[in-house]
Amino acid sequence: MGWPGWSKRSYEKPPLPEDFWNLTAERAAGLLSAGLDGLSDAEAASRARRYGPNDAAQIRRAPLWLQYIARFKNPLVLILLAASAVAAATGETTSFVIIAVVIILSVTLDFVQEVRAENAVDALRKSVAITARTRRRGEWIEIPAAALVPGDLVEIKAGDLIPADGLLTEARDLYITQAILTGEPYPAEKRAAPLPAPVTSPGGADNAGFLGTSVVSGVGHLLVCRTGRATMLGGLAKELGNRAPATAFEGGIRHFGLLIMRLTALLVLFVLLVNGLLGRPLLESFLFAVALAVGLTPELLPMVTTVTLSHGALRLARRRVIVKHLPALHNLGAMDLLCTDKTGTLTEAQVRVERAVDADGNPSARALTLAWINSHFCTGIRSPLDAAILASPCPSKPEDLVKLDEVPFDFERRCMSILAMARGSETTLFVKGAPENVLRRCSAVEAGDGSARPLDPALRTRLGETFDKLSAEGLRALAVAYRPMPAGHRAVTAADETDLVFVGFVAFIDPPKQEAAAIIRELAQARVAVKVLTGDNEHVTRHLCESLGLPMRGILTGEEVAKLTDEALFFRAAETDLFCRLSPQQKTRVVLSLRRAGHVVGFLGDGINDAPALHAADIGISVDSAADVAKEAADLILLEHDLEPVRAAVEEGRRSFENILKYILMGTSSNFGNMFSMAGATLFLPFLPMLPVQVLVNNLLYDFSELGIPFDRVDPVALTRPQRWDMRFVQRFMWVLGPVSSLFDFLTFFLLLHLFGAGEALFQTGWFVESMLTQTMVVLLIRTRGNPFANPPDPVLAATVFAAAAIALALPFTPLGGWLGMVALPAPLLAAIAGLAAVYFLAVETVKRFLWRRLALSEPRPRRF
Ligand SMILES: Nc1ncnc2c1ncn2[C@@H]1O[C@H](COP(=O)(O)OP(=O)(O)OP(=O)(O)O)[C@@H](O)[C@H]1O
Ligand SMILES: [Mg+2]
Repeated sequence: MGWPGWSKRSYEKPPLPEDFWNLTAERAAGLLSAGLDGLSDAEAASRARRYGPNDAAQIRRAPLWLQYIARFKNPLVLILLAASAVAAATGETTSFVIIAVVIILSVTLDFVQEVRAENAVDALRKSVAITARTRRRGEWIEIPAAALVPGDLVEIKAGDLIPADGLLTEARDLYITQAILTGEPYPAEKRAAPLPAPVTSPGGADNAGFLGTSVVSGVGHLLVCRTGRATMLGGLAKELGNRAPATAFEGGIRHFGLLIMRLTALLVLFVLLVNGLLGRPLLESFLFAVALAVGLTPELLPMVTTVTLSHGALRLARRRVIVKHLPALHNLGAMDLLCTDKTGTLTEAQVRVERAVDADGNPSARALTLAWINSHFCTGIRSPLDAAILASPCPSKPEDLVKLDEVPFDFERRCMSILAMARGSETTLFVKGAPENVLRRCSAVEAGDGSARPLDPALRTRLGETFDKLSAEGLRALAVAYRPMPAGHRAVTAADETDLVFVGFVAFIDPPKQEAAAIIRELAQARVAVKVLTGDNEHVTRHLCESLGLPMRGILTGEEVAKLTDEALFFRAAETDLFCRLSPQQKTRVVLSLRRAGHVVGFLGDGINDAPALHAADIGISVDSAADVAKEAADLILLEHDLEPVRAAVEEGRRSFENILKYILMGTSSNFGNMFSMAGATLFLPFLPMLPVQVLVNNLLYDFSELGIPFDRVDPVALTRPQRWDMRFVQRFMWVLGPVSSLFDFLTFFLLLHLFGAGEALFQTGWFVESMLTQTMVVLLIRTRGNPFANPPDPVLAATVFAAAAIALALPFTPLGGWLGMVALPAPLLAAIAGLAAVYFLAVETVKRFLWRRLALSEPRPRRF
């Protein structure tokens, strides 16, 4: 675990007033001692030191040595050190030295593992970090957005997240959504001109862009004025605290930690009380009790969790998936429903124009020309459809057309318009968009000879038929229309998109991705159902699914979703696999509704329109080439837009879950049983069952034996279904296996006392060896749900387990053992311990299988497939 905010070194604030948007860009640049042409590298570096990184959360890590020291802040460790120091003062230096060494060893072990894991994951995360196009030493270069400093000049365009707070020095058709700051859902138009009158809030600052807001359309240049924590969003992040909500698994682990803590407190109090009543030496009893507490604490849990997850993340990186947020792997392991978009996932995303037709379905060069004009002048979000139009030859490229204005595309209107003027001052609005949306705005149709006839109901039906025919062929279609505008008209809004003259359809082909079907079937077998959520229309989507052979049940369109209450949607969504013509908000609604039904929902998408749903899902999955907003909202970034890496990621999530669960089950069963017996033994023994230092060494060795768990193989069966945290199961495991372990401990006690007549040292040594052997070997049993020989452990784990056991066996025969108060064990005793251990293993194995079988039987049936 890091220590966020441990060092609170504060950075300077740029020399600008709070309401910097009331300045002109030139004045702000002057105050920042920067020109309007960017910075030099040296200047940028010195500013980075002065103003800090451009990171709103700014969870800075303390230097390594400080982080290391901070590990000793654990109260148990402190109590232990203090108590042993007191012991040292009274002459028991040995135990103090041993305790100190053991503590340093275990903290170091933990620390090194965790830091290495964290560094590896940080490097991965950086590889998909958001970048900004910045002017440095007079050139435009791409740098990580985190490296921006006040005075930098950055280029922004549709789909970008604004990378810092700043003033616009240039803006063309620039629309920015500032909902994250102002709550206002509609984009604001921004200009590179001083405000007519000063405003107090950033909401009214039409000449400024703010970190975290997103560009809907247009392009611009931004003079960076404030970065990182000094930004508006940085201020909010400070107020809100910047912790991601805990996953169900994290919550479960916390719950588990509390349970253990309560048990520990009880046990410690019990030991203290008994020892006090029996009049034992106070300091030693106290040390023993604290050592017990240390033994019980699952202190490796944070390390095991981090190392397991980062190991999973590294394995995934090899499959070209980057985990941005480690705990998301938990959710991935629990995911039972994947919502995905269509383009790129189910199709090859190689969109090209197949043909352009007029109202009657005859080839139309004019429709393609108009579409080309529209795409050519578009500065907003360029969709693959635009790219396809521009890639196909334009039948008659207009030479002297001048663009006047643009109404950018949005996913509610589903169309976009360009206002342009030809030489003869003839001004036209060129519109293209989803057929239903464009046709609704048309009142006439252009005939082959260029004349317009009114769009009567009969004609409307014909157009509908032409469109249906295209869709039935699996072609996506855009409608193209225009509107003659009065000369002198220079600006347009969405309200001008009316009274249009329909010209034709441009039809696109995007070949289905054949592998997708097989992967969806594999996902279904692994009990992850797939639903398609798209903004495209139902005919094309259904055609696509049919051609892939996907058994999709039910279909809901955005129009239908809009009419459903949340409750109705809750039921309808469960039985629907295809959702078409959804707006971004509707995608979110569907995701939330599915989550409400108890599913752990993943959402895969790459567009600006997918960002809200990516946020709403349990796991947001996006691709490296996606719009910034989508990438930012995602927990997982695919380097290739495909389903196969998602399948691999699901498996990795389940693997991580299983390995962490192993550690927890081991801790709760054998370890807990041991400490429990230890506490019980103080009741009837005339001496301590184990010396405090022995308890600590025992615990250290046990921890060591478990170091290999994060790398361990898991049972194939664990990968076949979603993994959910089940506290009841963990508790049952504990209450059944713990006592089994204690039973054998008490048998050992009996053996030692009555058969071998053991005195204090022999008893403690004998039990040290027995408990170490059983605990470490049980690691090998519990690590699998079935026969441990059928699924052998990872070599690393096998090595750590056998090494720990061997050290425990050898220790009593070494000088170090003598130092720890141990004596050599006679051969018959060793044999007896071995025999007892063998029976114990059989018992644990039987009980373990019984518990897992019970769980499998009691598991709720999956809802689908
Ligand atoms: N550049 C554009 N110009 C005009 N209309 C467009 C443009 N881009 C998209 N549309 C219309 O908006 C609809 C929804 O967009 P799109 O298909 O990209 O949604 P989506 O939900 O991202 O789909 P997918 O699931 O395939 O990723 C399209 O079917 C099309 O009709
Ligand atoms: Mg999309």
